[in-house]
Amino acid sequence: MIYTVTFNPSLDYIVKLPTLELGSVNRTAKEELYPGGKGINVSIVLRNLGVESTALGFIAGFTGTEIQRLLDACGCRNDFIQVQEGFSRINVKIKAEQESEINGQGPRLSSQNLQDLFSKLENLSDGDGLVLAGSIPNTLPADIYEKILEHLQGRNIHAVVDATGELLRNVLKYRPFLIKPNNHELGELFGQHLTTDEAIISHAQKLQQMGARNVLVSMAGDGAILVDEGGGIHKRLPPQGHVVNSVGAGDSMVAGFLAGYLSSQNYETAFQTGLAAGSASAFQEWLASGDDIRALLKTM
Ligand SMILES: Nc1ncnc2c1ncn2[C@@H]1O[C@H](COP(=O)(O)OP(=O)(O)O)[C@@H](O)[C@H]1O
Ligand SMILES: O=P(O)(O)OC[C@H]1O[C@](O)(COP(=O)(O)O)[C@@H](O)[C@@H]1O
Repeated sequence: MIYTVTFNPSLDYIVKLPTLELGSVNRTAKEELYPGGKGINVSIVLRNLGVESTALGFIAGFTGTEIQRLLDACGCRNDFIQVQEGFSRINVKIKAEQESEINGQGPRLSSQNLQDLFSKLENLSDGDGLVLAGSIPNTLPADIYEKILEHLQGRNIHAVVDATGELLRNVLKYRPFLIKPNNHELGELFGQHLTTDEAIISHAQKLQQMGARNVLVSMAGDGAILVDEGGGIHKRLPPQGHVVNSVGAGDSMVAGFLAGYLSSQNYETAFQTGLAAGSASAFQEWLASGDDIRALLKTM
């Protein structure tokens, strides 16, 4: 079984308008509401690709209830911890001349809430996958992902971490199966701006030396590079298409990679499925269906 953990789930409120005028009343041309948060997105795309997972994390208030209802409606198994105070955040994604995002803070988690999560993680056993994805509420310490992997050490859990900065750096010593920084996040880890494939590959290899097994570097419209644990280097441009909404493209890529690897145990297949899933979601209003992803994969 694959478990995803989203510390800070969201309702993603996507508003479209031709132009955004700061300081004025703006009216939308179209709006949509989706369940969001990186682990949740991974769970939804895994489900779309026929791979079962359980979405774990924390929800609160009326927005939390709606996140759970939307996940249930799309057949996505979940086992969230209910936080008693506050409400799950609403992340606003503005699609005007440019794409802008306002991501909320989310509810404050108590030490009891964290203990409840660790209790749920006791269910993980040999060979299970654990996806830790997204930011954590700013009231939590930056070593929380590290604490989780430390707790699970020795159980042969395949960990996937999609996070940035210290949150990511701190987990490398636990030998995560996969990490997926984008090219900017990879550069930020080293205080550099990486502009060539060679620089991206050599810095991805540095993360392997620090412990990561497979490093998948996404590069939005420029595709992705995978440095696999056998030393293989995979690089591809994305398939052709028209970008509609790139929110969730990175999460879709993680799900596609996992689904591709589970079905083939082959890193090139995993890489291609990840790339197709990322782009298929970027070419849709929301996250891609299994059919969208398979159709795009055939064009590659
Ligand atoms: N503009 C785009 N055109 C085609 N594919 C895209 C585009 N943006 C994202 N993707 C696909 O989604 C993947 C992840 O996107 P990226 O923006 O790098 O992730 P993140 O959201 O984590 O920063 C890319 O590697 C690519 O396959
Ligand atoms: O946890 P964070 O970093 O605030 O990000 C949350 C946001 O990221 C998303 O999961 C999308 O992530 P990606 O575009 O990186 O795939 C949204 O659904 C959500 O609003």
